[in-house]
Parts: sequence; C-alpha cells; structure tokens
Amino acid sequence: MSRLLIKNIKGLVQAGENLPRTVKGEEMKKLPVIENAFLAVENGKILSYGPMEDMLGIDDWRNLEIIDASGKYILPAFCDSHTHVVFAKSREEEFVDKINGLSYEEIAAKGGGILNSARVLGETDEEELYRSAWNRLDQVMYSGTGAIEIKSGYGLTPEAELKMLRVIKRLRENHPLTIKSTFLGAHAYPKELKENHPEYLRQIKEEMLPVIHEEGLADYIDAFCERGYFSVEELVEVMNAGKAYGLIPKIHVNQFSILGGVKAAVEHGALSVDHLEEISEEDIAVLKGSTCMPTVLPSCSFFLNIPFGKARMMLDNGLPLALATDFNPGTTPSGNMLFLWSLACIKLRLTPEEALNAMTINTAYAMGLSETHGTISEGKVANLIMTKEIPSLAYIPYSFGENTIDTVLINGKIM
Ligand SMILES: N=CN[C@@H](CCC(=O)O)C(=O)O
Ligand SMILES: [Zn+2]
Repeated sequence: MSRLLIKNIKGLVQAGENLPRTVKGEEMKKLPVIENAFLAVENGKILSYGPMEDMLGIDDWRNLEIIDASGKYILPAFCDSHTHVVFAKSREEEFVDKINGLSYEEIAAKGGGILNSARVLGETDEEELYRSAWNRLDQVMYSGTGAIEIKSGYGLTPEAELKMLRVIKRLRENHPLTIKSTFLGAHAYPKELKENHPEYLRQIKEEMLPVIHEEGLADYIDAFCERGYFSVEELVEVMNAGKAYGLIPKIHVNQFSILGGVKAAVEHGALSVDHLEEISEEDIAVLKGSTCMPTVLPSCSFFLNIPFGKARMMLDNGLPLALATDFNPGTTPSGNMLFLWSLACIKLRLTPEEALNAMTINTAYAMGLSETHGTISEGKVANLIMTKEIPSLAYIPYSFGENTIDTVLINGKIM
C-alpha cells in the first residue's frame, strides 16, 4: 500500500464531490477552490481532502509520504482530448514555407501536410514510432497533462494505420498517462486514391475497422470534414462504419470552412466536434441542447495564424467548451497545456477559471473520462499538478512561458 499526504496547500483547485460532468455558459466562471487544504492519496487514488482544520490525526505512519505544499496550489492534471502525438518526423520546413507566405492548403497541394507525414510514417518502424511518441508523452506529462487522447491518421493505408494504432495501444498499456485511442483513417485521401474515394472508404470499412475491432485498437472514430478532405456525405459514411463497430464519433470539423459537418456529427451522436475556427449560427443552435462537446484548439490557430474559435460567443450562448492542444507536426507542434491556458485567456478572452474548466472537466468528458479524471474528488485517479509558490491561480496563465509547475503526480506518484 502506498499513501501520500499533502498538507498546507494554498489552494486545492477543482475539488469537490458531485461536480457536474460538463460545465457550460455562465457556470464556467465558477471554480471550486479550498484554501489552506490537505489532500490524502492511497494506492494512486484520491482518498480524502478538505480544509486543514478537518485533517484528522494520523495514527498509522507506515508507508506514508508527507509533502508540505505551503504557498503552492494543487490542481487536477490537465486532460488533453485531441492530439496526434504518434508521428514519424517534425515538419519545420513547412513552418518556413508558411513564413514565406504559403497557406496550409497550398502546402498540402504541393505534397506537404498530412501526406508528407504519411509518407515518412510508412517508412518508419513501429519501435521508432513508439520511442518518439513515448518521449512526447513524457514531455507533456511534465507540463501537467494527466490524460491524453491520441489519433491515428498519418498511415492512410491499412498496414500503416494499424501500425499507428498498435503503437497507441502499447503506449496505453505501458505509459503512466491515461490514454484514449481514436481511429482517424479518414484524415486525408492517400495520393494514389485521390481520384478514387470509394476505394479508400472501402479499405477503411473492410480492411481497417474489422481488425481495429478484433484487436481492440480504438475507442473513437474521427474524420477530417473539410474542403479537399472528407465531404459531409463521406463523413457520415465513416461515422456509420465506425459506429457499427462500437466506435463513438469525435470529429475534425470547421477548421477552414463550414460544410455542415457539425450538424451531421451531432446527429450521429458525436462526443465532440473539434477545431471550430469557423462556426455558424446554425452550428450553435445544433450544439445547444446536444450532448456533443464543442472543442476549440487555440494553439493551432496561433501556429497557423488562422482565426481563433469564437469561444466567448459559444459561452454567451450557453454552450459548454473544451480546450485541447491538437499536438501534431503540421499545425501545432506543441502539447503544452500551460501555454494553451495563456492563449485561452489572452486570445479567446476567457477568464482563468473558464479556461481551466475547459481543460479539465470538459476535456475529461470529451474523452469519456468523467468518472475518473478532471476533478479532485474521492476515488478519482490521483493525477495532479503541484505548482511552485505563486501569488494566485491567475498567475499561471498570466505568466505565459514560465514553468509554474513544481511537481506532477501520476497515479499518486511523483514523476
Ligand atoms: N486538420 C487536420 N489535422 C491536423 C493537422 C494535420 C497535419 O497537418 O499534420 C489538425 O487537427 O490540425
Ligand atoms: Zn487534430
């Protein structure tokens, strides 16, 4: 048995029982914080917490580690519900192309973009993919992420997509982070099948999904619904195919254009719709009253210099909002949730509290982890951030670029 007691915590953030599974609209401004608190962890789970005056005397000191957190905050570790951290190679040459004036679509048209990553991934062995993704997971873990969703989508052949998903499965079995897996075979049409969409869709349905199901390789199905990628009709075909194998849709939509993918995704029971740099009044109306989590990816907008999602407008319309990194080599070479928090405050005009709700409770929901992650509640997984000594919680997003994290705990263990 391993036990940990953290005492004299300046502020225990997002702590409480029966907290909502999603927070929306006005409620997102509220963030429960217990001042001068303690937190007890046993066998990797949160055992109890509360104000210091409620901390009972300790009569069993065996296997008990004690941390004094005077001046420090404890937060639930971030949940990053949208990433592509398994990839073969960075793409800084496209970064330079962008500086020289090419758009994301122009780079893709000349063989860059997703097809560039797919070509290199096809030539990279599983071991190397596993090793490099492991290092990226370590990197995000030390910047405060405790749970992460990872997509395939740089394979684009049955062999390479399955290779990616098997890497994700091994990471999930061995890395301390909590990991969810998403099949994104419908990320782009491979070069050879650019003019033969039915054949690639057939491969997804007949050669990929049955194996994914048999080997338990994915929780979710995704598709990139966008001009030049997957049309709404193709998106629907992919969602239906995935659902037939028990995969829940989580969809890339409205990054550059509004095609009607939000409505289709919501109608097909999507858990989340992600990107939403563009959004229509109809999209907002469809999302209202649905169980689908709108997810905005501000680091992607920052890197590509494209519009930021209209987060403020979504909240003003009473919607919930999740914020994830989109960590990938093309549009967001960063999985840093601290930076995302700053961007959310500075660029989306969210308060620190709204942004943190969007990066914990709502992202936990967007990856099916509401029961175990996203808040500090009894019985939940002890994935936690302990800050350095800081003046206030708002100091974290305010001091952008500064590492305000002292220690990350995963399953109650100091990393
Ligand atoms: N937009 C689609 N997919 C990824 C980027 C893919 C890439 O450029 O490698 C994204 O979410 O931003
Ligand atoms: Zn993405």
